[in-house]
Amino acid sequence: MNPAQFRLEGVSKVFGDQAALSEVSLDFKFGQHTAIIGPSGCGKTTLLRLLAGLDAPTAGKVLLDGRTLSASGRVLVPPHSRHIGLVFQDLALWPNLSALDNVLLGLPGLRHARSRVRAQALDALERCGIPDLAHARPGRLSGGQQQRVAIARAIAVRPKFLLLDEPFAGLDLVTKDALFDQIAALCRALGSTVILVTHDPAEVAQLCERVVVLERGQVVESGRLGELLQAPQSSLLRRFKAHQQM
Ligand SMILES: Nc1ncnc2c1ncn2[C@@H]1O[C@H](COP(=O)(O)OP(=O)(O)OP(=O)(O)O)[C@@H](O)[C@H]1O
Repeated sequence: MNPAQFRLEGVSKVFGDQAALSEVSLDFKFGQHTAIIGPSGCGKTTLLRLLAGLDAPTAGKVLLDGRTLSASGRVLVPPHSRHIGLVFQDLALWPNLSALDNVLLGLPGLRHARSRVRAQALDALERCGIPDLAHARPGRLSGGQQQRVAIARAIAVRPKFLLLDEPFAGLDLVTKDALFDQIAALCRALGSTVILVTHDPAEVAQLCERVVVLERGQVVESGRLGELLQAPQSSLLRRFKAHQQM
């Protein structure tokens, strides 16, 4: 067994009569940034929520390093015990707390000395390039700065896996590029591995070595983007390839 590896084994997730994921089996290896792409409603966010432990699979198992985290309807290991950091499109920052306090919320403070936890949070803000905004509330920050606070909160725990769900939707291209570069540098420095959800194959090449394409809750292809584009199976990659050739 490889060290630090997320695994989905025959995972299905059903909401009412809607199958969001159907018998998905996938590995996410430590050290290999992976993007999950696919059309709207294909199950990308559902997959990330199952990895995070925010939801349990209806059937199948989620494992980390061979340990069962969730199985058939039950979350056995909660999100804060999974060595993950999370940044979702809805950044979920608390508007009435400062940037620093938002980052502190992501740290398991009770297990450490207060000053050490604070230093860790300040270090995360510094690494994200916003140490001077520690005492600002989210409402006074730009979209890009809020994104940096959310990233600081996610990396403050020095996660093995950083789970990103369309974290830069709505930002201009320049800010988006800068944030992708910053995440790549942070992951190198902290030894974290990204699992990125996006609609956009163009974002994959910026950060990820591997791509998994979902359609209607199933994996239709996975591998390196450049290799998949040589003979794309999914309509998304076929359209992307045609667009690139225009
Ligand atoms: N909590 C829920 N209750 C009911 N149905 C849900 C729930 N979450 C997801 N679904 C359904 O599951 C399917 C997959 O949703 P999911 O959000 O995972 O797709 P997605 O690929 O992330 O979409 P998008 O790119 O638009 O964010 C959709 O049909 C969605 O309506």
